[in-house]
Amino acid sequence: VYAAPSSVFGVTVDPAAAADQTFDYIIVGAGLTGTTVASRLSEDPNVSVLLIEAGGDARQDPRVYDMDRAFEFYASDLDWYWPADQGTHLSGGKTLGGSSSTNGGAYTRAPKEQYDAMSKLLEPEEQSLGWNWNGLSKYMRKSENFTPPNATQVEAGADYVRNYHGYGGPVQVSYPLKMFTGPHQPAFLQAAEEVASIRYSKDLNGGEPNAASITPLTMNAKDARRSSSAQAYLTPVEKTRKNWLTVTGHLVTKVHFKNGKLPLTATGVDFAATNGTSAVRYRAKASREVILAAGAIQTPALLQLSGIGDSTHLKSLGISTLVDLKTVGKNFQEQPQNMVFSQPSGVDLKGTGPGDAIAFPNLYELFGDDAKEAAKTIKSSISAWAKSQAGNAASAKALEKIFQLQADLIIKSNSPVYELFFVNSPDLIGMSTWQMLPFSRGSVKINSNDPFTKPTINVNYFSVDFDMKVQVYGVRLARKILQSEALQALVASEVQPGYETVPNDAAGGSDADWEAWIRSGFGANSHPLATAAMMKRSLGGVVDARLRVYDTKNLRVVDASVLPMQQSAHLSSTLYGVAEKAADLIKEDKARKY
Ligand SMILES: Cc1cc2nc3c(=O)[nH]c(=O)nc-3n(C[C@H](O)[C@H](O)[C@H](O)COP(=O)(O)OP(=O)(O)OC[C@H]3O[C@@H](n4cnc5c(N)ncnc54)[C@H](O)[C@@H]3O)c2cc1C
Repeated sequence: VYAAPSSVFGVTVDPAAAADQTFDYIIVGAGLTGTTVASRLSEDPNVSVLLIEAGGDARQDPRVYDMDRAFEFYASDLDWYWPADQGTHLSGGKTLGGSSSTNGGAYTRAPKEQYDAMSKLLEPEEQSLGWNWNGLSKYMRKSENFTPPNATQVEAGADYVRNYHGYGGPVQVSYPLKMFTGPHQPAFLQAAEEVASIRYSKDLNGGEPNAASITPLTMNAKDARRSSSAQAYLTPVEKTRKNWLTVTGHLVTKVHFKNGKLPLTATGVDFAATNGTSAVRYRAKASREVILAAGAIQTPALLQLSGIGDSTHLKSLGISTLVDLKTVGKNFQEQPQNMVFSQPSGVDLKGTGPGDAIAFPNLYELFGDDAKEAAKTIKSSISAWAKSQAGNAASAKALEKIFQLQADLIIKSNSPVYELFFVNSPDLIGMSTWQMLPFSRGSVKINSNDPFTKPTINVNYFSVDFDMKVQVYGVRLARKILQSEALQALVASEVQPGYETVPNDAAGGSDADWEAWIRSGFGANSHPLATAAMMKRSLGGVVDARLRVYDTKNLRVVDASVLPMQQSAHLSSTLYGVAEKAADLIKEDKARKY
């Protein structure tokens, strides 16, 4: 087993540091989850960990640490910027820390019932493993170091519930130092209540986020710098943890296995310079496990490149199938996003942000008088929708079960179905908005056996027509909020879409006009997941409840791919919880097996 010479730990771009070496664990992708798992596993000085990251180390790049500049990441050298269907692109951080180094930083958790639903998709004997609110909220708090709002931030509307938060973890969670202290954010919360009866909540992190609130962000309370997974879990131990090596600038191109016999034993990975200027492939060996944390797009691609996927698809690309696991890359879910905004009236914002006011309406609040009809549509359409999306799932029958659970969350548990994220600047006042729980299912498929070629992404947006209805009611609600009494003094005329594009009538605009506008300009919300879902195999799962890929002994997935369904939340808090829990499962299995 690898004994790291003192010169090769920490972070390096030199492939020679890892080539032909053996590590206990090899982790693919130093994003949110991969860095977390690497850090926890390497707490044991007797194990060695290799973490390989396609992107570079941009921790000192102001586009990364300065959260006011986060928008500069889009389509830049830090962005994977995968082309997707209907003219959209998906963004994801291609840098140390992955998307936690480039995201918006909003820190929220999903409803308790959505975590509990994860267990319902597992085999009966797996349901005691703690994939539920009680089990995961403990780990979400383990990763968190919350700083309560100071007096100025309280004055500006920030509040919290003490026991919702963790205080000893590595991820810094706090409110912006230059938080907007003008009247805008409180007025938005008031408007959400006035227009759609969305109640105010002190704190969205207690498992009941169907509310409007001011939320904290993953940023450092002292200097307002971003707290990415890299800054939280790697930077503090980088110079002392001699059993953890991180190689940046290198793409893992393939996972290797011992022989063709099932269950497969992963023995290591091939990797190559990400910039593709060299054909040289390096190999590193794993004596215990290979852990994929390359995110919801690249993880299924890497599985397919390594021979785990749908045999018909793999054969068409000349790849021999090792595990005929047809749902790798399927069950894919992403949320469509639209922005509605007006010209501000010029009242001083008193701050530069980042903004942190959010409203999460449930079905009844979003649809108002039409809610009964909307609930009826969902109930009576589940079977037809499952049939229409079956090509992107294990089967219509499997998807019907998943949709039933999703419908119950929406109709019975009041899970938020839409997000309105208040956006504020000297030039605009409005909302970035997206639906949270689409029924449309898509896929991620490699289209070449060249690992440098981006996979084909088909989100299949709005392929269930009800998803369009939700989006229409969502953007219309955003307009109504901008027209509310509470915001009147702060808002001038609507800019996007504008009354010429979507004429304003008594209803706030017709469905047809809104739909035409949505289709002309929606984008991806950057919350892709479920492409290697943790579910029982009969439902289309790719990993079991210990996050092991089916028919393998020691290949796990720990990233957004494993979440089986969308969440009514921003994903980072949940994913830190998933990664923390995964690390404990891996440690447990080590104690048991080796
Ligand atoms: C633009 C944007 C805004 C967001 N805003 C928020 C927000 O405000 N709040 C919130 O909670 N969440 C937000 N999210 C979501 C959250 O950041 C992601 O869900 C989360 O980071 C996903 O974690 P992950 O570990 O699955 O993937 P990532 O964090 O994306 O990490 C995957 C890593 O793997 C690397 N990689 C991929 N393929 C390979 C390979 N073959 N070899 C080596 N390395 C590889 C990638 O470069 C990347 O570093 C946002 C995401 C984006 C993209």
